[in-house]
This record gives sequence, C-alpha cells and structure tokens, in this order.
Amino acid sequence: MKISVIGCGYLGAVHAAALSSLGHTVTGIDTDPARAAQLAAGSAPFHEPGLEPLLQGGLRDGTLHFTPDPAAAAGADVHFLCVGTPQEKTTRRADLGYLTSAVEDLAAHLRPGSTVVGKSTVPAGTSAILTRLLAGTGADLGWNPEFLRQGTAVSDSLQPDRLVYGVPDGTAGAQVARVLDEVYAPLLHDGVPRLITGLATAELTKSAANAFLALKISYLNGIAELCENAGGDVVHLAQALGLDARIGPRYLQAGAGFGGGCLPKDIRALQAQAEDAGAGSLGRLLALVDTLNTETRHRIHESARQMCGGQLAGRRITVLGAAFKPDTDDIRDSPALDIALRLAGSGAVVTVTDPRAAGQPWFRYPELRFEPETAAALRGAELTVLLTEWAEYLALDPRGVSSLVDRCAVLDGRNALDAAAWRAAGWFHRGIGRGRRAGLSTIDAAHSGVGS
Ligand SMILES: NC(=O)c1ccc[n+]([C@@H]2O[C@H](COP(=O)([O-])OP(=O)(O)OC[C@H]3O[C@@H](n4cnc5c(N)ncnc54)[C@H](O)[C@@H]3O)[C@@H](O)[C@H]2O)c1
Ligand SMILES: O=c1ccn([C@@H]2O[C@H](COP(=O)(O)OP(=O)(O)O[C@H]3O[C@H](CO)[C@@H](O)[C@H](O)[C@H]3O)[C@@H](O)[C@H]2O)c(=O)[nH]1
Repeated sequence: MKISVIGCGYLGAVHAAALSSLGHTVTGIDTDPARAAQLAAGSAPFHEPGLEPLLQGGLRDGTLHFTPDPAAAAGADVHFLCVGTPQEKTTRRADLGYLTSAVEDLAAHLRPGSTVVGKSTVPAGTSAILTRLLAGTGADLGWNPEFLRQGTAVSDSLQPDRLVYGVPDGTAGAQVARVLDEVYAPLLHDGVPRLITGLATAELTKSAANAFLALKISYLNGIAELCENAGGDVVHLAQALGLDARIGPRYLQAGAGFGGGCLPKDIRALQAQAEDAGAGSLGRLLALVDTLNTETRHRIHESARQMCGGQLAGRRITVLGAAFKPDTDDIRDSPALDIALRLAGSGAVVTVTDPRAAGQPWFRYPELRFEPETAAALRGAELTVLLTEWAEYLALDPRGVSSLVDRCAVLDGRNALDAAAWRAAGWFHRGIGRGRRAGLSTIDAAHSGVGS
C-alpha cells in the first residue's frame, strides 16, 4: 500500500520505518526540514535502539522516503497522523493545534476513498472534530492508538500486544477496518489480537492505559513512602505483589517515578476530560496520581539533603542519568532532570551524566554541569544519586569507582543497584522505600573515597 506518515518524531519516525519493513511504500512528512533531512539520510534524530537499521533498510529498498513537503501525501491510500499533542501551556488539556493544522494541510491532498488514521494520543471527541475538517474530501477517518514505549519502540511496533481500531459507524467503519487489516496483515498473520471499537472508545483506551500504568507506579511510590516510615522494604513487597497473577510484576518499580513525553501529560489530559465530562471522582484520582509522582521527586531531594547532613548548599552531587528512562535520550519531563534541578536549586553543585543525552540543549540549564563521561562526572562527588537505571550504571564496579569520589555515599533513586555489593565495597547505600529513614549527617558517616 502507499502510506503517508504525518509527523516523524518518536512515534512517527518509528511507525514509518516499521510500515516500510512490513512491505508498504511509505512517505514520512515532517514540517521540521532538518528532521526530515536527517531521516532521509538514514540517521535517527534521537536514540532509539534498532531504528537506524530499519530506516536504512527502507531507504535502500526505495520503500521509505522523508520530506517536509505536505503535498507529498497526495496519492497515498492511507495517511497516519502522528503529530504531537502536548499539554496546553496554561491548562491540563491536550493541545490539539498540531493535529488540526496537519489535517487542514492534508485535506487539500486527499483523494476520495482514501483513509486518514489518527495515532496520536487524544481526548475522546477529537475524531469528531477532525471528521468535520475532512468533510467534502471523501476520505474516511479511523483511530488506531499507538502503545509503543521509547527504548523498545521498534519491537513494540512490530510485535505489539494488541491493535485497536476505532472506526466510525456503518459502511465507512467496515471500510476503515478492512484498510487497517491490509496495513497490518503481517502482524495479524503472526496472531496479534485486534479489537474493533467505536472512535471514542479507541481514543479513550490509549489514555486509560497510560493512566493505569501511572497509577500503578504512583501507588507503589506511595507504598514506598509507607515502607520508609513503617519499616518495610518496597522491593520485596513488590515482588510479593507481582507474583499475584491478578496484579502482575510490571510497573511496580518504586523510585523516582514516571516522566517522559507521555504519562505525565496524558494523565493530566485525562483528568481535564474527566472533569469536563462530569466524572469528577476519576479526575480527583488522576490529580492524586500526579501529586504522588511530584511528591516522589520531592522525597528523593529530601533524602539527598538528609544524606548530606541536612545541608545541600555547596555539596558536590553527581546525578547518574538524565533521560526519563534508560535506552532513550529523551529528557522531556524527566524525573532525573527535575530532581537534579531541585538539588541545584538548594545550592548543591550538581554534575549530571548520561550515556546518550549529551546532545540535549544543556545550555538551557546553566545551573547544572553536564559531563558525558561517567568517571569524570563521579570525580570528587560527595553524594552519587542514581536516577536513570542505564545498564552501564548498574554494571559499575563499586570498588573501582570508590577511588573517584570524595565520599562513598549513593542514593539509589531507582532501587536498581546491587545494594549488598555496594555496601560490601564500603559504600553507604540508600534506596527508596527500603526501611526506616537513616539519621542525619550520614554523608559524614559514609566512608571516604580512597582518593579523598
Ligand atoms: N513518544 C512515544 O513513545 C509515543 C508513543 C505512543 C503515542 N505517542 C503520541 O504520539 C504523538 C506524537 O508524539 P511524539 O513523542 O512522537 O512527538 P514528537 O514531538 O517527538 O513528534 C512530533 C513531530 O510532528 C512534527 N509536526 C508537527 N506538526 C506537523 C505537521 N503539521 N505536519 C507534519 N509534521 C508535523 C514535529 O516537527 C515533530 O517532529 C503524541 O500524541 C504522543 O502522545 C507517543
Ligand atoms: O515500574 C516502573 C515502570 C516505569 N517507570 C517510569 O515510568 C515512565 C514511563 O515508562 P515507560 O512506560 O516504559 O515509557 P514510555 O515510553 O513513556 O511509554 C509509555 O507512554 C507511551 C506514550 O503514550 C505509551 O505508548 C506506552 O505504552 C507507555 O508505556 C518512565 O519514567 C519510567 O522510569 C517507573 O517509575 N516504574
């Protein structure tokens, strides 16, 4: 099939490359000419494992193209809408401006009988707005929300847990479902389940899924606080919960909480929708999930303060990780970045390191020093705070790095380090929700690094 993908960011670039690998001829359109040119040269504009080989394969075979020209959508059978739906600047709602403007541009290039499919995350009712913008084009509209995660986006796209098609009523709906079945034929052949729903249900399914994940994480972070105050260990507790088949083991990792370009903005947009639609209790629940997440960041800041003897001013702190999760360079609403800024705001001298985020605009954060090399970042640290659990940080040899730091004190903000190994190497190690809070002045009690 001939397919256009409109918006080639974290979602669209992967979707375009994945569709070309499924045998379609795909044109990716992005209004950012630099992004379109980079993709056309076979280079991913962000770190996403497995994306570049997929891009280069499609470009080499001539089944994948990228351009900033909206007119290049003309002639395609299917058009996927993958533009951003960020939080509005002054409200909690999703800003649908990129989407409406993309559809207005697209309308001029549609041929009757073609299909427009939304993939962006949107509030219920968005399809109805876009259907009005498409009136007179002869195109049908469907909604096929995307559930990929950054860091595993390629495999999530090619082996998704499920496909959801939101379709309009009547013959148009049957036609949209037929078209999507053709788009995803190889995945359906592999047995991926697909559900056909109404448009509003498909729109809501995506927001409800993200909100549920956020709720699970915040719940565990709330339990982590309780463990800290009451003397439990949230890691063991989560293992015990996860073995209950009704709960499952995933998204139970307590720590610095959720961030990124999706979960935070999506729970806020769902909260706004719930309030607008008279589902006030759901709105309050989602507001609380958001508050718990913010409090989690605050508690890590306070733990760092405690580990520094109650005073952060002038303390040299190294933050391991800047991305909102490992295997991505994305720092949008990153807990690691937020906590680093809070520490700097309290007067600490903060060095941030991350294996992939060196290309981010660090000049916007003059209060932080970014150092791409882990060893250089650790040199002279009085406190080390792990906030993004990159594999390279989990593989650090605590004995080896103790000679770099001034104080062997580590705050494991993701409960991801081998606490026993770090303690055995002479480090003062503290996790999140793992027993009662330690007393003050712990940094002074921590072993001095060999080099200090
Ligand atoms: N990031 C993810 O992992 C992910 C996963 C599933 C769903 N989503 C949803 O997908 C949507 C996109 O998210 P993203 O993270 O890829 O955003 P992004 O900001 O990385 O990408 C959006 C892209 O759209 C381009 N764009 C804006 N207006 C355009 C137009 N009129 N025509 C063509 N291109 C245009 C921008 O230049 C940008 O490159 C959001 O609704 C998001 O919630 C994201
Ligand atoms: O047990 C856990 C699991 C995750 N996180 C954090 O939660 C955030 C989100 O993680 P993840 O869901 O893996 O990443 P995203 O790429 O943001 O993916 C989410 O958002 C996407 C965009 O909407 C959806 O498509 C995905 O299905 C949904 O998982 C990150 O900050 C993680 O560190 C935790 O704190 N504890």
